[in-house]
Amino acid sequence: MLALGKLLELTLTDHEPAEKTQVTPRGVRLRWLGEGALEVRPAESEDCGLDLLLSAGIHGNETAPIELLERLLHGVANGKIKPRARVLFLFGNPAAIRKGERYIEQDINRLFNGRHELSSGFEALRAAELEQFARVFFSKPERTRLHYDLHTAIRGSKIEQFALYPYKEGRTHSRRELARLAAAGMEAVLLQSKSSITFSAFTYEQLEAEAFTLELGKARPFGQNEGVNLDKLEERLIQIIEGTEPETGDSLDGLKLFSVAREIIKHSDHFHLHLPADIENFAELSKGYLLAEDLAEMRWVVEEEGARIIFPNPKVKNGLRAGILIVPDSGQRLS
Ligand SMILES: O=C(O)CCC(=O)N[C@@H](CCC(=O)O)C(=O)O
Ligand SMILES: [Zn+2]
Repeated sequence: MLALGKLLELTLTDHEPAEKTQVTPRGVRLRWLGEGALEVRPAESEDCGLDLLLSAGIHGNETAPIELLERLLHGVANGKIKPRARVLFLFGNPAAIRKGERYIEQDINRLFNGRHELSSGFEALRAAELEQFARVFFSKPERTRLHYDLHTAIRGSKIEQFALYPYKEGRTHSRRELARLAAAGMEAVLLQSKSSITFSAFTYEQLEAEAFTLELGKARPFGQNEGVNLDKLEERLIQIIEGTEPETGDSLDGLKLFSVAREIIKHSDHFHLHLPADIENFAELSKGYLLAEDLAEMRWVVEEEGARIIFPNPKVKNGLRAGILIVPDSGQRLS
């Protein structure tokens, strides 16, 4: 296997490779771009015109997606996977991955779309660097752009694997991309309805990529991910990389759609979330339920029919999202 296939090992040991570019016997070029960043380029005659960005480890303790990218990279580096797409592999927060923590000083996934400019510290610098890797990678004209940012969640979930689809004014969510996600094992998609500061929101809003955050199960340390089944996603990603993906058609095949009713923002240290500590993502909340309270008698009471909660987290920093209240979506606005 080519040494650059060991991107995770290089990243975990904070090593710069001696050779920055290596080529497989089939003419696939691997190029180390910087810490946790590796570009794979097929021979020109093989190129199918797709640019695929795969990121993981934006949160350092979410290891199942990191292990998945490592398997894909090994496959490319030892010739078992035969790429026809350009692929950029990114490990988002190397320092946090090395420590096995979500972040060190601040959550990188709240620092995109310019937010890093208002902040300081190495996570802000890394967010700027990740934006730049993505910007350069997606700068080639007339190519198809796709980004999957892979995560696992803090808590268990009634719906194990799901996607979050960013929003941009004037752009519609693609039914075809949703069908592809269903084929990759996603059981639900949350259609966002406002601009955001996550990595997938950046590539979707600014770089014209189709982009998704994928939630793939519960976060566990390296080597303890047997409970996270990524077989369907892995098979689909290999097909996308090799340009052998079967046509999915338009059928959403039982995929559940949701939209955001409200984001719960923590404004102060007085914020209190009235949910059990072990509540699962997608837990249903009945109308009239007092969900949260904050300073100045601010109250979040559930008013929506069919409401559910995802990512409840009262420990986030003030000013950040402490949960999302979602409702079923009919999918009428898909293109
Ligand atoms: O389990 C949780 O509370 C968070 C899991 C996670 O990291 N989710 C992402 C979602 C990103 C998005 O909204 O697209 C995050 O919170 O950054
Ligand atoms: Zn995450």
